[in-house]
Parts: sequence; structure tokens; C-alpha cells
Amino acid sequence: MERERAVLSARFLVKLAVCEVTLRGDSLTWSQNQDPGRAERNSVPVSEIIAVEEAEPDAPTKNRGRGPSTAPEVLEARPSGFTVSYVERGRHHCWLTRDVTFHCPSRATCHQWVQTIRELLLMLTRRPRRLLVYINPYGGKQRGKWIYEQRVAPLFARASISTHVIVTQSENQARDELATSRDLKKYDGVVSVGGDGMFSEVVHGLIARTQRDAGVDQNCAEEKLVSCKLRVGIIPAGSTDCICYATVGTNDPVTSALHIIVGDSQPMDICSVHHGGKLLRYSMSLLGYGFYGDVLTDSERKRWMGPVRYSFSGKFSSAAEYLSPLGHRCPLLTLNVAVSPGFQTFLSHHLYEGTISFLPATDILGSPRDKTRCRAGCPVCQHNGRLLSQDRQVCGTDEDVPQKAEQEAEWQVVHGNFVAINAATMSCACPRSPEGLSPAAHLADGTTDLILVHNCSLLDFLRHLMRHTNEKDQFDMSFVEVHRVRRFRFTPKNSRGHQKLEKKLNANKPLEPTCRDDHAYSSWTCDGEILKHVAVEVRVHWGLIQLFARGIED
Ligand SMILES: Nc1ncnc2c1ncn2[C@@H]1O[C@H](COP(=O)(O)OP(=O)(O)OP(=O)(O)O)[C@@H](O)[C@H]1O
Repeated sequence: MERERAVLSARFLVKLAVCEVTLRGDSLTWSQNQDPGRAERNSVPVSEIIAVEEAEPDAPTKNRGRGPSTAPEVLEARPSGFTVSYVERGRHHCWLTRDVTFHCPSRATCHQWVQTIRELLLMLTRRPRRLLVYINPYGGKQRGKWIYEQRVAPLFARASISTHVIVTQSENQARDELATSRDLKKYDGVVSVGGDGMFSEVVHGLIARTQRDAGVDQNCAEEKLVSCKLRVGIIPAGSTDCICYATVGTNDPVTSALHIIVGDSQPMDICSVHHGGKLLRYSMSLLGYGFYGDVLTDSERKRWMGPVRYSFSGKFSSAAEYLSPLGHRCPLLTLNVAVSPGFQTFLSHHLYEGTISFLPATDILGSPRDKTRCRAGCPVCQHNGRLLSQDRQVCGTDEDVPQKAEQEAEWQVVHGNFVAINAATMSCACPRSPEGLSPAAHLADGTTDLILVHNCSLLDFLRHLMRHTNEKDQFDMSFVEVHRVRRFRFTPKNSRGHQKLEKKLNANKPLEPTCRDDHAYSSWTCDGEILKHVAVEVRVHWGLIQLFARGIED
């Protein structure tokens, strides 16, 4: 590839060393020029420059007896300067900001460099200039507002991003405002400050708004949904921040803010969940029936306890979080779970009979038992995404796409007694289960990994759960099957019994144990929310939303 031609080149003082500095269209480089053979060369892509400012002339350094004072001629030689703030990679996928100041005698030269760098930054059209920010003040440890104001807002200000900040007053405020009232045209993105629940709220609002504007009926399971144009940023400030972790590689507000500033884009698949011609919810990470649904139901009964309930009952909005204490080496944590109702759910080991039919994704790269992982610039997502977009071009209308895919792959049907049925649309990795529930799942390949855990002994199920916290293949067990699918449907065994249960669920009553006296039915958990119906129809929508993220960097 031809190297970008130098835009500017000059000598500057960096700290006390004379450096040769070159600005190209795509990079800023500087190196000490005394010994060119051994010179240390620093290079920053222009796309990772956060801001550039003219620097105040340095105040003379006072010698406090620790080393030599700065020579007066050096001070004289650097009356002007400019500071470039840029992204630096830290450990464990964390991004930091780093400043470098360039000094030179000529103020005009500094001014010219600042203007040129700013012009290059303005040419980066993927960068957001105006953001709508929703803060959940009650998420996690109730530090969302503090995290935003202290750690994120100063970075946005430095990057010249203007914001409209709303601290929510009630649940679903963000969802409802986005879906109906707010004028969204003036924004380049929406930022959710909170946990996975808050993010889900924002996404539900955006998807509903986009479909409404496009005249698409969300309640029709056969409709092809229109992708949301506005990107979504996540500033992690909840008790569970699994989506942030799975798309950035860490739960760090500064890292997430920097991904927003540089204008990263990561498409994300979303599942729609329907019942009887009505949309129930969208799922971003995990849909679970059986074990996970039961654990969540336990947790919901303890909602009054606040975040404490997570460690108490072992419920985490990503089920993968739940698994960790089981496999955790810390005896205290194991004890914690051992006495918790979450563990009681595990011990009760219910089986749920039903029929699952699914449409396997046969025409794609990748399978759930691959050793490859979805990472930044993932070739599997790119390849499968290209296939899906070609399909769309070949077909006359969007509605033809699913029909075409369905002609090529046949529906499969499995009837059985299940301990758990899970659909992981992303790996569901989290700090305590770094590989996640489905380690090889992709963020944007248009599929979800359907994991069926059949009847097995309690010990075998424990072995399966433990494998989520280590390197062993959790699917390499005779009672576990896994399929990469585009759609699936679930029907519980006895429709009369399940209608009775759904009546109770729809009455908005908490699930009482009596509802499940015979334990014939569980309930679905959709990214941490309990669904009101047991018979569901699920469909993956490829890249329905775009995040300010780039996937986990290798
Ligand atoms: N002002 C508010 N008051 C009450 N609830 C709110 C408010 N703003 C948002 N919420 C709701 O709070 C729920 C939890 O928020 P969030 O995901 O930020 O935190 P969390 O501690 O990770 O939550 P969860 O309990 O779901 O694990 C979300 O479902 C969101 O809809």
C-alpha cells in the first residue's frame, strides 16, 4: 500500500529531546534524531488522536534538589507548543489517554500544526459530534452519574463532542422517549450509562423508533426489520455489564468513552421474540429457558433486596456470571452460592418437556464448536454479513430474504426433556467467565447459538456448568447439543397447562411456586427479564444495531 505523503514535517522539542516530527494524512510520528539508527519511533494513527490544543508556554522548572534544573536556553527555545492527546493501549483491553507536547520557537508553526491536525480530525466523518446521553442513576452501585460526570464528560468535552444529558427519573423513560418523542435527527449517537438493563431499554426504544419511521410492524414475526442508523455507546455503570465486556473486552468507562470518541462501529445481531403475533422483547445476549429461567425467577422474587440479590441468589443478567461462583475456587463464594436459592434451583434439577424446531444456518462460515473467537475485524462476521447482504440484493424485496434462506436450509425438530435451553447471540463472556456461554458465538454473523441441555444427572450438569469457567469444551458432552441457527420456535409439552401458566404471567403477578407446582414449565429469561409466555418464536436480525465499539482487539 502506498504510504500517505507527509502533510507537515518539522523539528520540535519533546520533553528535552529534539525530535523529527511528521504528520501524514493517517499518522503522526516523532523520533529523536540524534542517533537515527537507534531512534525510538513513536507513531499514532490520526484516527486515534482525541484532540489537539495549543499549549501554554512552560513555567520555568524549579529545582527542588532532585536532579538538574532545565537549562535557560532550553526554556527559551520552547516558548510555544501544542499538545496532542491520543489513545494508548493499556493492559486487558483497556484504553488510556496519553498527552505529548511538542515545543518550538515559532508560534506560527505551532498554530499551523494545530490547524492541520484539527482539519484531519474533522475529515473523520465516523466520529460523533453530538450525542444524546441517558444516565440511569440507580444502576449498579448507583454511581452512573458520578462515573459519567467525572470520567466521561471531560473526555467528550476535550474531543469537542457536545452532549444532551438526561438523568432518568423512572424505568423505561429512555425507551419511551427514544421510541416516540425525541427529535433524533440532530444526534450522531445515543449513549447508555448504566448496566445491561439500561442498554436494553435504549436499544428497544431505538429499534421501535426505526421500525415506526420505516412503517415496519414489529409485531409481525415475518417482517424484516430495518437497521438502526444511530449508533449506541455503552458506559458501563451497572451491576452487570456483559454486553460492554463482550464487545470491548473490558468494563472500563474511559475505554468505552474513547471507543465512542474515535467513532468505532460494531454491528450487533439482535433476536426478536414473538408470541401469538405479538413482539415480546428483543434479545441482545441470552435467551434462556429451564435452569436459567428458574434462577432468574428466584432472583426477581428478591428484587426488593437491590443489587445484593445477585450475590445472594446467584442471578446475573448474563447467566454466565451466575456460573462463575459454581466454578470459583474461592470457598467463601462457593459457600455463598451453596446457601443461596440460586443453588437450590440447581439442586432441584427440573426437567422441562417440549419441542424445539429450528432453522440451522448452513450457508455460513463458522460453527459453535470452533476454536476461533469473534474479534475486532472478525472475518467470519464479514464473510457471513457479505452473504446476507448479497442475498438482499439478489432478492427483489427484503421479505424474500428469509424465504430464500429457508428454502436452502430445512427446519429441524427436537422433542425432549430439557434441563436448559439457551440461545446465545454473543459469547456472553464476562469477567468471571471470560470465554462465556458460547465462546465461538459471533457478534454480527446473523445467527444465534442454540444450546440444548438434555436430561442428565445432577453431577453431569454441574460438570457442564463448571466448564463455562475453564478452557474445556462445554459442548463436548453426550447430553448437550448445540446448533447455529437463524430462527427457532419452542412449544411446551402440554398446551392447556401452559395456557394456565401464561394467564398468571400476564396478570403481572410474580411467578409463585404454585404456578409451577408440577414443574412442567419454566419461564424464559430474555437478557435478564422474564418473558410472559412460554411458547415463543425467535428470529435473528443481522446487524440490527451498531455499537460504538470494534469488538475485542487481539
Ligand atoms: N430512574 C430510574 N429508576 C428506576 N429504574 C430505572 C431508572 N432508569 C432506568 N431504570 C431501569 O433500571 C434497570 C436496571 O438498570 P441497569 O441495567 O442500569 O442496572 P443494573 O444494576 O445492571 O440492573 P439489573 O438489575 O437489570 O442487573 C433497567 O432495566 C432500567 O430500565
